Amino acid sequence: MWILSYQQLLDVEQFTASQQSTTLSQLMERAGRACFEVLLRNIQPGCRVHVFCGSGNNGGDGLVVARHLLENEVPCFVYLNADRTHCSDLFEEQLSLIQMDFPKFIMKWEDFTSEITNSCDILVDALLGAGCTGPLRSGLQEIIFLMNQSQGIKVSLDLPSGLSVDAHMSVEGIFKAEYTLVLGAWKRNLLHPEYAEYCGTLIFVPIGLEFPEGLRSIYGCTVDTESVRSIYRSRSNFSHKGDYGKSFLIGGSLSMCGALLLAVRASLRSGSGYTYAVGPDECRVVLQTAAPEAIFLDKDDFEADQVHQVFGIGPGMGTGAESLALLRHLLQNSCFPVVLDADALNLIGQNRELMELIPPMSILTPHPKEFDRLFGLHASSFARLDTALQIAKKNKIIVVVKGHRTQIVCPDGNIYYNLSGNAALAKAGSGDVLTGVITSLMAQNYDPIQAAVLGVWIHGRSAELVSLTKGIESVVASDIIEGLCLVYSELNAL
Ligand SMILES: NC(=O)C1=CN([C@@H]2O[C@H](COP(=O)(O)OP(=O)(O)OC[C@H]3O[C@@H](n4cnc5c(N)ncnc54)[C@H](OP(=O)(O)O)[C@@H]3O)[C@@H](O)[C@H]2O)[C@@H](O)CC1
Ligand SMILES: Nc1ncnc2c1ncn2[C@@H]1O[C@H](COP(=O)(O)OP(=O)(O)O)[C@@H](O)[C@H]1O
Ligand SMILES: [K+]
Repeated sequence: MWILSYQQLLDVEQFTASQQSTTLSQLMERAGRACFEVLLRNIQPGCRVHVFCGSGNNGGDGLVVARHLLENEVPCFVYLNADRTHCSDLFEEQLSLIQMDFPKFIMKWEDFTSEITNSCDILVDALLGAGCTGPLRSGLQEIIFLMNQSQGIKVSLDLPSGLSVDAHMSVEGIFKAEYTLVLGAWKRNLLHPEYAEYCGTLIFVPIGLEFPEGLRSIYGCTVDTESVRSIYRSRSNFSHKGDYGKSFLIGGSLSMCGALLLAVRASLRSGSGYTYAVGPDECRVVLQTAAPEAIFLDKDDFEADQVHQVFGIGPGMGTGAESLALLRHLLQNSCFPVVLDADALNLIGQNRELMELIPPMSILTPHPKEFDRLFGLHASSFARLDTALQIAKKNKIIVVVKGHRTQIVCPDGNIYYNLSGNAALAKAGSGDVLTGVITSLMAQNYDPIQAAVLGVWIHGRSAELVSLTKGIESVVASDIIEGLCLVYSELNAL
């Protein structure tokens, strides 16, 4: 799904209304109703809900939520700005509806005192949404300050108030949500770590928006089940191992056989017809014992003509002279795009001329530290993304900027934000697994962008599924490999 600018959100809203022969007012009703349903499913009987409304359409959504809560006899109080000189028409319309039936529940922001903050069970923040421009004004700082003091559960509609859709901004004074109900379309600032602590858990609430054909966004798009379904190819029963390619994982060293092993085992579980482990002789016994399905090749016996294969290189490889020579040889001679991770990236960071040897459409998978080692220190995830975009375009490569919302940055300028995955992956070895998955998909002839997008999504989804039974803290990289079976079962059932 495209990640939209504010203007695009307004256009999509209009487009949806005209396509569905509906009105913007009905769209607001739909949005508010959908949020009410999420709330109702999650609140305990008797909970007191306080809804804080601004004067724009975000406030209008808040009024719809409040009206439905009151109609369902959930104790609810609505707070509004006393100054109503700048209200949107849709807000006015919603206000007259709720005032008609529930006038005694409507209050002014000033009525929300510190005594009341202590008695709130749930606070719904509908002060500002996508229309937020610049630093907080119009008395919003004071009310948000009080709201942030409350012990109640804090839920924002669409965005935490004070956070813009896409502009860089100071986070001073903005609402600190524990949950954000994202209405109908993703907004870029919700997906970056800088604002994560203000957005809390993101819950996407579909409201049936329709996107015009040909719509594009400079911010890119999200990877979700639908996009994955369009990439994934199921297997024919008449197929054989020769149909699914050979994946070569290169790495390992005396103290880090495990990194190569993880990549190899991940490749074995990701579908390539053959998986080869290429490492130093010291890794032979470990590899052959722990991954008997893989074929071990001593890196010293690795033939020059074997460059006609799909390689994932780097996990546990070390950055010594031999590794550098092997990497240089592969980059110079490889006929296909390669997957570069870990020490391969560190070697390129130390020997910048190697950048120019990387075959087109190769995939680099740096975590933020590796990224900065390669391309210099960056002050923010936004700055990193800008650099990734420039490099991807200039060198015609794919940069997978790893993190909670991993971004897959492509030579055509498109950016894919992955939405799967959780903190179970915040453990050494997770990246090696990703390298194995992506290399295996490339060996199966997925084009490199598809392999990167699908691989990153599968990897994250595996973490989500195994965490259900193992608990986030206990999951180790080997569990992520085992979890691939669950993900492929899901994909086969789609
Ligand atoms: N798009 C869709 O598909 C759908 C969108 N929907 C909903 O619409 C929401 C967007 O509504 P929106 O456009 O009315 O903007 P909104 O966030 O209410 O803010 C505007 C008001 O805030 C004010 N204001 C601005 N910045 C400020 C600041 N820093 N500090 C203080 N005040 C500030 C601004 O004042 P002004 O700039 O005029 O002085 C104006 O009064 C969206 O988030 C979603 O909830 C759904 O209903 C249906 C589908
Ligand atoms: N909190 C998180 N949420 C989602 N994914 C995460 C999180 N932390 C780490 N990951 C993912 O786990 C992997 C870690 O890679 P990396 O740091 O290279 O691990 P290693 O080098 O130890 O194998 C990346 O794919 C990253 O996106
Ligand atoms: K809000």
